[in-house]
Order: sequence, then C-alpha cells, then structure tokens
Amino acid sequence: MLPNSKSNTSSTSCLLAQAPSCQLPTYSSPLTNPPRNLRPRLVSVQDVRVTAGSPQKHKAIDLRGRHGGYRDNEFKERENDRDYIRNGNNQGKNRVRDTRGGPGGGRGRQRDVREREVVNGGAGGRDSGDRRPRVGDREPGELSSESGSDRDESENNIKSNEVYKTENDSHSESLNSKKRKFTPIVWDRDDKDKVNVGNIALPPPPVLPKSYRVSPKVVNVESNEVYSVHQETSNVSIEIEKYDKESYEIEPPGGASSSYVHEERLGLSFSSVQEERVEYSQDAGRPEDEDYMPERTIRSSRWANDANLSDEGEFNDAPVDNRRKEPIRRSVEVRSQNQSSSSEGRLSESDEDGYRVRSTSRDNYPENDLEKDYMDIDDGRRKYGNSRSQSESDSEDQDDSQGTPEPPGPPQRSVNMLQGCRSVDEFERLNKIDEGTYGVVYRAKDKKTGEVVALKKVKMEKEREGFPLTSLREINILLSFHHPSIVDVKEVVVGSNLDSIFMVMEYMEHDLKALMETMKQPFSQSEVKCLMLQLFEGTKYLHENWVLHRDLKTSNLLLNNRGELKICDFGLSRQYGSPLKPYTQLVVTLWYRAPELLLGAKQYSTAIDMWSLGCIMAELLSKQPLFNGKTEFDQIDKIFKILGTPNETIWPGYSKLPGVKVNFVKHQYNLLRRKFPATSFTGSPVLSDAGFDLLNKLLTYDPEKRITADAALNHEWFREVPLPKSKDFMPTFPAQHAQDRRTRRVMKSPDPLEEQRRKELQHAEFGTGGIFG
Ligand SMILES: Nc1ncnc2c1ncn2[C@@H]1O[C@H](COP(=O)(O)OP(=O)(O)OP(=O)(O)O)[C@@H](O)[C@H]1O
Repeated sequence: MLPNSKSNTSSTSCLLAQAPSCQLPTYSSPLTNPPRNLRPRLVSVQDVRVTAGSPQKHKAIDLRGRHGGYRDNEFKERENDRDYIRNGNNQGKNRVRDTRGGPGGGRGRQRDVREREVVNGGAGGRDSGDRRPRVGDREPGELSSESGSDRDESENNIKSNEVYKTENDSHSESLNSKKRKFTPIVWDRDDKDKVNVGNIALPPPPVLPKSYRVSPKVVNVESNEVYSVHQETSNVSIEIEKYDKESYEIEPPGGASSSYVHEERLGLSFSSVQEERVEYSQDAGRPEDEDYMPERTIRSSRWANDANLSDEGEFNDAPVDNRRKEPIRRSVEVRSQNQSSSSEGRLSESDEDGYRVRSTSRDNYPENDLEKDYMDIDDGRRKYGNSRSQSESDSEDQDDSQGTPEPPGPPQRSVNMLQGCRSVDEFERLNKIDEGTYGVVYRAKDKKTGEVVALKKVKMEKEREGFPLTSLREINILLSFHHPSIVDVKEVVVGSNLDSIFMVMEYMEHDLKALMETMKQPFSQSEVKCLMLQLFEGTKYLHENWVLHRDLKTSNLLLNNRGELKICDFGLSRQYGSPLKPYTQLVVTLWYRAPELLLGAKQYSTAIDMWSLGCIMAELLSKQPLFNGKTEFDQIDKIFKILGTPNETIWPGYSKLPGVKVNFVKHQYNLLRRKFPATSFTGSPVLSDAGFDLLNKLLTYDPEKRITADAALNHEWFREVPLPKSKDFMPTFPAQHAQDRRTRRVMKSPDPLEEQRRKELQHAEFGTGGIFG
C-alpha cells in the first residue's frame, strides 16, 4: 500500500487550478523531427550544414545567447509562474519580495547563511557570487506541511514495518496506468517484423549543429602521441598520431624542448607517420570544409614560442623537457602492453558493448550514426589498445612497429591544426579546486574578459595507453549537450607546453558533497525539492538524448550561488541504445550503485541513474550517504538491510542475476520509512508521505518498475507544500575557493575507476571476477 498522501491533495489541485503554468519547465530535445521506425541517428556534419559566419559556428560565440535565451525565455518565465503561485498563497511573503529590493533581501540572505552556519568562513562575507534578495530560509508552507504530515505519522509508522514487497508491488500497480518510458525501444526497418511498433515515442537524438574548430597538435611525450582536437559545437574528435621510431629519434639542434619535438614531428612528411585515428565525426575535416585550415608549420605559429616561453605557465604541472627520448622506448612497451592485455584501459575491460570493430568493410559500421558516433569512442580506446580490428589483430599487432594499416572511411586529414583553440596561458590560475584520478580542476580567470571559469585539465601522465577515454567521452558529451542543469563546457584549450588539454567550464561555487560537509543542518524539504527538480530535469534531458551518466553522486553535482544545480563529470557516461547491450557493471560510485549493477546484471539502462538519484535525494535530506558500503558485498548488504532482501516476486529475474549465487540473509522488512519519518522526535530527517513515496519509487529494486526522470518530475511531492524553493531563494554559501575541495572531504566513497583498477589487478593475480564472479 502506498503511503497516504491525500492530506494535501486539495491544496495542490487548488494551486494548479489557479495557475496551470505551475507545471515544471520542460526542455525540449534539440531535434524536432524524430525519425520513425529507425534507430536514432546522429546528425552528422553532412546532414547539418552551417555556413561560415553562422552564429553557431563557434560554441564560445554562441554560448551566451544560447544560455541566456534559454533561461531568460523559458525557465525564468516558468519560475515566475511558480513564484506567482506561491505569491497567490502567501501574500505576505510576496509583498516582502516585491518591495524589498536589495537591502532587505540581503538581510534575508544573511539569515539564510546564519541558519545554515558553515563551519569554515564567515557568514557569507567572502561570497563572491551573485547576491540576490533573500527572504527567510524556511518557506511558510513548510512547517505546515511537516505538521500536516504529523497526522499520518501513526499510520505511517505502522506501514514502515510492512513487508517491503507490498510497497514495491504497489509501485508497479501505480505505474500500470502510466506509460513507462523506461527503456526507449528503437529498431531498424529490418526489425519491424520483430517489434510491434505501437505508439512508442522515440526520443529524438541530439541535434548536432556543425561548428568546426581545430586545435594545435598536442604532444603527449609520455605515450608518444600527438593529439589534434577537432572541436565542433556538437562533437569533438581527437586524432591521435604516432610516429615511428626513426623519425622520432631525430635529434633537434639546440635542445630538446617539447616544442621542438613537436616541431620535428610536424616536419615529418605524412608518409613517414604511422597514424591512428580516433575519429568520431564521420566527415570532420572534409577537404571542402570551409573551416579547413591550410597547413602551417609550428615554426610560424605562436605555439612554438609559447612552448618555450611558458615555463612559468601556471597550468604546466608535468615537466616534459627531459623526457624526450623516453617515450621512444615507452612507445614500444606500450604497444606490447596493449597487445597482451587487450585492455581498452581502466574503464571497459569488461565492457562488451559498443564495440564496433572497424574493419575494411563499411558494412561493419553500425548503421545507426548516433550509435556509431558514441560507440566509436569506446572503439577508439580499443582501437588504440589493439590498433585494429580483432580479426586483424593477431597477425598485425606483431608488426605494429612497421605501420598501422590505414583505417577505412573518409580520407585522412593531412592538414595541420594550428588554429582554433586558445592557449591556457590566456587564463590566470587562481587556485586548484579538486584533483581526481584523471583530472585536475582549477579556478581560473580569463585574462581577456575577466570571467572566472573552471578549467579541468585532462591528466595524461598516468595514461599508459594514450588519451583517456573518460575525457574523450566527457568532452564529446559536454560539448554536445546544452541544458541549464548540465555544466557548460565553453571551449577546449591547450596547455602552453602543448602537452595537455583543458576543458573550460562555467565556474560553480560548490559541489553538493563538499557543501553538505560544511553545513550544520541538512537542506530543508523545499530546498531539496528545488535541487531534485533541477536534477531530474538534467537527467531527463540526458536520458531523452540516449545518454546514461553512470556516475551520479553528490560530488558530481555542482551548485552556484544563484541556486542553480548542474550535473558534471561525464567521464563514465555513455550512449545507450536499444536493444540494450551488455555494458560494464563497474560503473557508478559504490554508494550510489544500483542493485542490478551490484548483482552483476549485464544489461542495464536509465534506471541505474534513477537509483543514484534516490540515494542523492536521501543524502540531501539527511546530510548522510544512504548506503555507504565499503565493498560491493557490504553495499548490497546495507541495501538489503534497509529495503529488505528482494525476491522473484517483487523483482522478476532477480534470482537469475549472476550475483545472486550468494546466499543472502533474508531481511523481510523495508525500514526506509524509519530513516525518514513523517515527523521526528529524534532528529531524523523528516519527509512527507509524498516525498517518501517518491524516494521509494526511486529505490525500487526492479529496474523496470523504477520511476523515470520524467515521471519523477510530475510527482505529487513537488506540488504539495512546502513547494519547491525558487532558485532565487535558495541559500547562498561562502565559496571556499582557497581550499582544495577534495582535501576537505570527510567521507569519500570509493571511486569506480580505482575499483576497476584494483579488480583488474586482482583478476590478473587470482583470475577471479570478484565476489560475485
Ligand atoms: N565547473 C566546475 N566549477 C567548479 N568546480 C568544479 C567544476 N567542475 C568540477 N568541479 C569540482 O571538481 C571536482 C572534480 O570534478 P570532476 O568530477 O569533473 O573530476 P574527476 O577527475 O572526474 O573527479 P572524480 O575522480 O571524482 O571522478 C568536482 O567534484 C567539483 O568539486
């Protein structure tokens, strides 16, 4: 039985009747004409021609208008509608907001900060973000809601001891009446006879307006590669070139600066170059391309000078000069490592999906351009690891040093990419924000515009196998997708020593994990609603555009002082399609990992992100991670203890999951409600019945029954009092610029990539597949 949430029904419907525009903002998918009876297809640059001078030509140029327009024209408008509703129900508050202007609001905001007093730093004094007029922290309706929930408390406490089965089953009942959009099904014309086309609406693939930019070649002396970043509004392709030993060993006169190495390399004729391409854009760099750059030598480029002059470059962490010869030997080692391990790197050892071997026949390409485009990212790493298709690899890997066969497809670009990307020297480094395993994030200032941005440097020094796949994915996706709830990548810039690549992102003052660790009180329900709405909106956008994030967690959710939440870190994200294919289960940070992943399901879909959102919602409400397991086994045990051990009845197919071999203890009850009572005398986080219903639906075991982002956006919780706080009224917090966020983190969840590495080592040593293997 579902928790009773009727207490607020009348007020909700009343609100809606007054202002139907209270509906949450919807973000239309960028493509307007969804294909019928076809797989979603990436609109290639062939399909979308943007003439030179188009406003979309450069993302950086287009950015302000795009975002401004989006927010101003649509989102704001709807927010106003929401405010209007609140005003209609709260005249006093409305008056305050309308008449106060800055000063009064400032007082309100300070009270916000005081109430949520942060441990470090004063009460907002150092806050450099926008200061909006603030009113009191708690919404007037909030208290009444909680007290309203009190009425149901006794009933709910009884329900909390009901067998979880009942609650989970009720989800499916409630969903029966709704059309589930869980796994969009697509098909080829060929498949039509197998699939009932029915009325399934295909989410349209993202539109990919062409805006072609190319970068200088970037030398990675560690892996003996030269990268060319081809940046389009919609797509980034990174071309990786390797050079043969002889050419590489040419001793440059006058020293061995990396710039000179670069110069020597560019001086080679392409016939002496062994070239491997990781190419994502079907015809990027077509000779007739208007943006095609005439070849220039590095000598004539400012980059040559910069490389020598940029030792003071604030972003150059890795010395490169003395290692010029090392990569020659390493190059050979790397290749042999690749051959023996056939690893595509840390991410996809077991990733069986998306592997499209590029053979000499065009027929072997996926027909679906969208699929191909993203899958080629995986393919790229595999290709780089294996150098070629599996069928060819045995014979050809052995004489890898003699040359890599040309991949089929469009003619190879033989131009020099010396224009397009700016240098990181055009930014002033302010401080380091965070350092992950594969990226370092800095706060920096654009010297020209004064704009403060975040620069994420792609770490390459740990890469044995070249450009990190996670970064390729992230750059590709973040440049393609535009949504107010997804962090915006403005451009890609290159390091002054030409050995690194940076993503220039909008700067966000906080991530939710670091922020919560400084807060004394958790977010209120109305604040959590505001955050969750934005989170569902961003996730819905991703899923509608066929992308799984696969690492949603509080440290990957950024918050600025305008109350805007944005999803970041797309390193683990990937394109998905239908029919589903097996993907690696080693995704999603352990604490946020869905049970189907923990139990070894080979196929999964958008529901894994929804589980993570359930964990996040609980964490926002309680300021504590919901399931903080130390190992996979511990994680699943913690889940079962709270939600009850699943069975075949509530989760058909459960018993066949590979991980269910283990004899789990049978926990009979769902105790989640105890953690989030409707009222509390113990300080537990309070959650209304409707809120609890949503949380339960997010944490539903059966992925097929788990709520979708779209359905979650329409959940009653967001329409009952306390209404979601407007972003303008969200509390602001002092930005703690000067401190690396990671060092401040108290509770760290195990990183899935680290986990994978550990497992690979275990696997190599013991040949086991882990606890569930
Ligand atoms: N645009 C941004 N503005 C401000 N801070 C940011 C931004 N992007 C990322 N950060 C900070 O950097 C941290 C790490 O970013 P991100 O997760 O993208 O890097 P990562 O190397 O992939 O990290 P991880 O190892 O946790 O996966 C975030 O948790 C956040 O604190």
